[in-house]
Amino acid sequence: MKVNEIFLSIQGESIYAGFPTVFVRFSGCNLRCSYCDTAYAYEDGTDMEPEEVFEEIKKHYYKRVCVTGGEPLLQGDLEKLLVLLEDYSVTIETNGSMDIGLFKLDLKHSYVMDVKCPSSGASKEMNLLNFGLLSDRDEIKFVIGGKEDYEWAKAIIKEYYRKGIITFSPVFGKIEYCDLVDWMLRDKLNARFQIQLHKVIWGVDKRGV
Ligand SMILES: C[S@@+](CC[C@H](N)C(=O)[O-])C[C@H]1O[C@@H](n2cnc3c(N)ncnc32)[C@H](O)[C@@H]1O
Ligand SMILES: Nc1nc2[nH]cc(C(=O)O)c2c(=O)[nH]1
Ligand code: SF4
Ligand SMILES: [Mg+2]
Repeated sequence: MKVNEIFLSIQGESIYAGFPTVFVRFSGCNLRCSYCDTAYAYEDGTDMEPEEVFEEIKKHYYKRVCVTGGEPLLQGDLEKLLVLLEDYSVTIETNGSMDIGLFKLDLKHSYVMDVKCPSSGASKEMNLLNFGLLSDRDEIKFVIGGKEDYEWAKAIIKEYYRKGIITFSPVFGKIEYCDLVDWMLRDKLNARFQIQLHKVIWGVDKRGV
């Protein structure tokens, strides 16, 4: 597995925002989203065995893990790591272009699956069959850069949504948060609004948080 960084922080996204969490960030991504805040993980990383990653995770007290990247589903040995993490609550941040049906997740593990909107430049890469594979505990995230993205996301939900928690998150700093909230309430969406908590706490450029 190619690992970019492993660190302890608080979860800044998802329904677990605020909980202390160990992050495993893998290297390499098949997409190049216009707004990506993690371009430093496209190439740089260290080769590690799943057992070695597990040893690093165990150095931290907490039993919540967020597997991210880059794109974690590109890592061939991810399933081995998830088996080692059977006693942990694990969220897997994935970009929506991969087949999430490749392996069955333990009940304590869940996906946070992006559906990339037009302003990302990657919306045509989405594997929309994934909507049929998500469970109630998974999350579907639309990162919104403007009104066009928002309207596109609503249309996708109308056509493909079956299960899971829907979240709308602004591209950080790109749109007025109150505008997105207004649109969501006006349209009576049953969806969460979130901002990236770690950027509020530590700023946009700090790594390892
Ligand atoms: C860096 S990605 C890694 C996981 C996977 N590649 C993906 O895109 O879901 C983790 C999350 O950060 C989000 N993200 C990246 N850059 C962002 C930005 N500038 N503003 C808001 N969210 C951002 C992505 O949309 C994704 O939900
Ligand atoms: N604190 C913190 N929370 C996060 N949740 C998802 C992250 C990610 O980059 O996938 C992330 C991150 O980079 N930092
Ligand atoms: S899929 Fe995730 S890691 Fe890859 S470019 Fe997009 S936001 Fe960045
Ligand atoms: Mg991040």
